[in-house]
Amino acid sequence: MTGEAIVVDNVSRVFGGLKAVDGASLKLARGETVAIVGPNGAGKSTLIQLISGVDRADSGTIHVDGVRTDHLPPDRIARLGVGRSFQTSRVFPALTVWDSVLVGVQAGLIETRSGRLIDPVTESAGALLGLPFWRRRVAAQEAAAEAALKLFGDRLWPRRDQPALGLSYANRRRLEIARLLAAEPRYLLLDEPSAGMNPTETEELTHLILDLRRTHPDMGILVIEHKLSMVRRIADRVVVLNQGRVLIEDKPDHALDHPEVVEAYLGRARSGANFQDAHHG
Ligand SMILES: Nc1ncnc2c1ncn2[C@@H]1O[C@H](COP(=O)(O)OP(=O)(O)OP(=O)(O)O)[C@@H](O)[C@H]1O
Repeated sequence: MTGEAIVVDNVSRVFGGLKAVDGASLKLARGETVAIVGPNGAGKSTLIQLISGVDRADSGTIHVDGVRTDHLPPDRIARLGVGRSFQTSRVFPALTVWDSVLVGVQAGLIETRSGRLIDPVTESAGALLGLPFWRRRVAAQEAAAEAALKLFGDRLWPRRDQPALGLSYANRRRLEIARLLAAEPRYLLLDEPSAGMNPTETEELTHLILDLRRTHPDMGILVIEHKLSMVRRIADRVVVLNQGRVLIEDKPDHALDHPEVVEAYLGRARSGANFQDAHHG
């Protein structure tokens, strides 16, 4: 289980009698974009909860860059370079757009590359006395925050002094991604980033992810997405989950056009379950 990747091996999570994730395995290497698709209730979000440490697997193992993480708390996994967004956008409403992203940058700097925590005494002294190392760090943090906000064109940067609470829904979702990117994650886990976005906003998000693939070639992106037309454009590989199991894992067109996958979605449609706009993809 070594190498630069997130490796999920034979992981299960049971809620009561329900196997939400049932022996699922997948790999996300740095530099690749993998989409997880599947009907509602397939276990997609649970899988991201397990990878990010918000929830614990009942069995199986998860490694991040060779470090076993399935027993680690979420903050420790975040410090290994795993940034994740939630299905419903989570921004700090009392902070401005700018401060929200600075928080993200600082989250990324809590642990040094060597894995050592920054000494709080040295840190406080640097801040109080305005020491050069501290001023250099602040300048670097501000540059990272500016770069993250400017990834979204004129959507966030001109609004940097506004409270995050006042942003439109789509902008709040963008801000959440900007905050994650500001921490310079090695892996970005996005849980339905286009949920609630209209077609124009979804198109912008698609371009953003395609841009990220160019600007962050070493970052691995794992995205849960119901909009299959977007999945076809952004993903190198697609993992189809159904009832907690990996039904198929393949290149987007092969995976999404596979008869069993079409059936998994259409079966839900016939039974009247809401599978959002996956069938429009
Ligand atoms: N904390 C929990 N307690 C009990 N059951 C849960 C919990 N979290 C998820 N589940 C159940 O586990 C199953 C998988 O849920 P999950 O949210 O992972 O599916 P999903 O594929 O992300 O669905 P959606 O596309 O609707 O978001 C569902 O039946 C869900 O009701």
